Amino acid sequence: MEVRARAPGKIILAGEHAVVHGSTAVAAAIDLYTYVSVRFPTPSDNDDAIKIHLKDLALELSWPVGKIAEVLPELGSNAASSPRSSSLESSKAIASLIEDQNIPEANIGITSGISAFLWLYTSIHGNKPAKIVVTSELPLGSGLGSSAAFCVALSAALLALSDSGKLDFSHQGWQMFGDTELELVNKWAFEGEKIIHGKPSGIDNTVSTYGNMIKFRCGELTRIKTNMPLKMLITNTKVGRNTKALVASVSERTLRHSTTMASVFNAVDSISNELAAIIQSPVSDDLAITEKEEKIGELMEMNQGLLQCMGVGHSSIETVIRTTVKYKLSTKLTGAGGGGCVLTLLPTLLSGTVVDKVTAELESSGFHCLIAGIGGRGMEISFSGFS
Ligand SMILES: Nc1ncnc2c1ncn2[C@@H]1O[C@H](COP(=O)(O)OP(=O)(O)O)[C@@H](O)[C@H]1O
Ligand SMILES: C[C@@](O)(CCOP(=O)(O)O)CC(=O)O
Ligand SMILES: [Mg+2]
Repeated sequence: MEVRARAPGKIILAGEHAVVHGSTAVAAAIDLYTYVSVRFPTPSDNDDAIKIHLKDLALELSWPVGKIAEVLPELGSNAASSPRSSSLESSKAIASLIEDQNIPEANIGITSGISAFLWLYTSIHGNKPAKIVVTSELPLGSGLGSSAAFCVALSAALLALSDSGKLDFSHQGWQMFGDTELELVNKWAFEGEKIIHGKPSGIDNTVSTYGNMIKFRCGELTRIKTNMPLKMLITNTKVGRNTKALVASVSERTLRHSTTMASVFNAVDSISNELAAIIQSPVSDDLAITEKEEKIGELMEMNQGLLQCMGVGHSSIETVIRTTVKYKLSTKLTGAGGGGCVLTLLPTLLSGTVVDKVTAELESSGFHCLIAGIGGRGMEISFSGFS
């Protein structure tokens, strides 16, 4: 049997980092996806290994099922319906399984993703042989939630092949899970994110699972309904960074300056709530849209200032801000910061010529610009098209 799942990346419009400390954040799915295919070999394939092929990185890893059973203490088939965290013992065993693979130094960042894979796979399917293929349209480690999209797509594909997946196998094309299954996917993906991020808020896996635009606080999501056309230019500074390290650095600053940081997080909470209220309020005409866009731009700038206070800025982000401000456009980082991707609000009445000019100027600084669809579909599953 074989299945393919896809899960979207995301942008955070307001509230990254502060959301880890209990503030509200606003996020939206984008139409760039990570795809995960899972196939169990037939007995005639005579294949006794768990294999993962990361196509974009041209990396193929393989573990004999006997080796997995030997080192992993918590092999859990029939555990699919109760997501759990990796124990210290399992984490050590997984680290030893990865060490044996001699991953090239250039791809060493992928280790946490592979750890998450081994935890999710073995928790849901034990040491059953399988071939997993992963591709992604998302840049990895750039703030667009590739880690969550990977964990969500992986969890979805694995659960679809477990007893917990109550799906129509004859359905052609992409189909959605029901609410109970979506909740389970989200919980497993959160366990994967914990392995990659250390202390995730859960916003990335939640928006990747459910799609749309959401307000998120302390594990609770509220769907944002809007008829406002929001357009963002996403600039990838191509400066590599690591969410786990940045989240940890904000927590350290919070320990050093707890009262002050509480005020910063409080201010971010207000920004996110105001932003969500503006986006949700009905739009009547162009004038109303322009007024709203001005307010959203201002809130983005305020949020950027507070992210700076948290210590997650970067000179490349400053360069994007300096460039876009010349065109009177508002910009903030998205995701963990420290480089990565930056959002610039493109007002509805902004001419295409200005968009072209600002894009050309940003790209001449070595950045990569893109405009993605915002607020689209969450994770989906398909039983055709396995390659
Ligand atoms: N397609 C993928 N295959 C394997 N691992 C992945 C994949 N996408 C993301 N990851 C893991 O997630 C890490 C990046 O996550 P993170 O630092 O949170 O940045 P972001 O989520 O913004 O892309 C990668 O270094 C890797 O460990
Ligand atoms: C910084 C944070 O708010 C978002 C991280 O997003 P990303 O991994 O940089 O795409 C962390 C989190 O909410 O778990
Ligand atoms: Mg991430």
